[in-house]
Amino acid sequence: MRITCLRDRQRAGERLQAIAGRTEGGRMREEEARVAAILAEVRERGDAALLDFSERFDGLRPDPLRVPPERLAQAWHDCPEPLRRALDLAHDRILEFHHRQMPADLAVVGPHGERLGRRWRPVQRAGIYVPGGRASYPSTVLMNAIPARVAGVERLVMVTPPGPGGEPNATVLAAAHRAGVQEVIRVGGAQAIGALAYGTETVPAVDVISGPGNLYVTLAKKAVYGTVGIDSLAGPSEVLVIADHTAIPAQVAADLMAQAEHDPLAAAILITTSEALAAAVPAAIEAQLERHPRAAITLQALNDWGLIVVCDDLAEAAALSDRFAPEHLELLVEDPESLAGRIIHAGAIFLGQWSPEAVGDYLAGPNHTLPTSGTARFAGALSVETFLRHTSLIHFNRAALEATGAAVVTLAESEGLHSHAESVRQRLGIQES
Ligand SMILES: NC(=O)c1ccc[n+]([C@@H]2O[C@H](COP(=O)([O-])OP(=O)(O)OC[C@H]3O[C@@H](n4cnc5c(N)ncnc54)[C@H](O)[C@@H]3O)[C@@H](O)[C@H]2O)c1
Ligand SMILES: N[C@H](CO)Cc1c[nH]c[nH+]1
Ligand SMILES: [Zn+2]
Repeated sequence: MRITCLRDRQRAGERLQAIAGRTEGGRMREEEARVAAILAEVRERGDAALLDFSERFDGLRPDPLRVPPERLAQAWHDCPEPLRRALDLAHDRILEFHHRQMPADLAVVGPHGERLGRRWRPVQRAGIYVPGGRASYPSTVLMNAIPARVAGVERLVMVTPPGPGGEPNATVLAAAHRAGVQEVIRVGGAQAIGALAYGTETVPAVDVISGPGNLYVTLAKKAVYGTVGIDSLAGPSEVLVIADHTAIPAQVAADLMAQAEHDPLAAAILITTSEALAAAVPAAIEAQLERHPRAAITLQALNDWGLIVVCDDLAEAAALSDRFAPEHLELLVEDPESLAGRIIHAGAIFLGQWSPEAVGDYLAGPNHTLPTSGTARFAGALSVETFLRHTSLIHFNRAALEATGAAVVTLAESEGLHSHAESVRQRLGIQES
């Protein structure tokens, strides 16, 4: 393993930016073009294109595309008891947290008795993407379906790649049953995102697509945004650990590897004030890589997108972290609360030794679908609001229009918009001056 270690702040900042940009830029233009071609074919040829692309990328034609609904109940029934209990625990904790996110409508009475408001309504149709290429993600079913259900979405459609035998992973189907998903389509990759955006004979077009995925899924979500809403660009996973002398090397190593094992494009970064920790972590990683079932993926991610930075103090560490805007930020330091207060950009922050990122992946409660590749600068975790839209309400009475109408006319005339002004004059019986 050859993880880069830097001490120079400038070089560290540049390298962090390059890692954040690993899913864009020159090399990725080709991938963007391939994704655009996949989307265009799905738009034109519907189900036939879904079957062809599944054959090309997943090695089989999942015909019929729709998973029979009774398979979901069966998968739950067949699920081993300890796994069912774990899914139940995760389900209940995620549900409880997301229930609390439900925003309240807003009702304001203005100075002239006019009523102003904002009300929330669910989108009608939502599509959730559950990844399934290099690993299977029952946890992602819960993390996406539960907020959609809490929001009150009428029609929820889940897409997920077919497994090697043609059926999606059995625990993914069991989790779908537990979360109340009724429609599952066995298709993955960019083609699945195209199907949800444009609709095919089998897949309904939806209003919002949520869910994480690999590079192809993420590029496809970016490309269809506008035709359809998306949650965020939740692409190849990342973790940035800020650690001081109190951190334990084997724990830091495991936490870095926990993201690296997702994808060769995953990023794992340690920023530390401790030279001793920086020296000990690579050896701890080597030790844990022995007999690791996902050693090849983990090693490639660490070699390509791993980084250790030694810096002078935690203020510098926080500034470097903000430059990267990580999906997950772990604070393995003496006083994580005060360091968390200094952080501006991060998808999720894990404070202290007892909050390994894996608890957030599975059952802490907050959502594990998080923005990657620097997009945490402007996006946040998937939430109930992903599946809600708010509408403004304006109910003026005569007194309110009389009190404010002259200003509307003045503003409309300043913009040269005659009929805007006239719509007020007509109501108030004002002659044009
Ligand atoms: N950010 C988050 O919140 C979050 C959460 C969970 C997982 N993830 C990420 O999700 C990803 C899951 O990736 P995965 O690969 O395991 O599953 P995936 O379902 O995202 O991708 C698999 C699909 O990709 C398509 N594909 C594979 N190779 C292709 C190619 N060369 N060209 C076009 N399409 C191709 C196939 O159709 C396949 O079905 C990982 O990167 C993981 O880090 C992110
Ligand atoms: N770490 C992933 C988000 O980047 C989520 C996940 C699901 N299962 C395991 N991990
Ligand atoms: Zn994970």
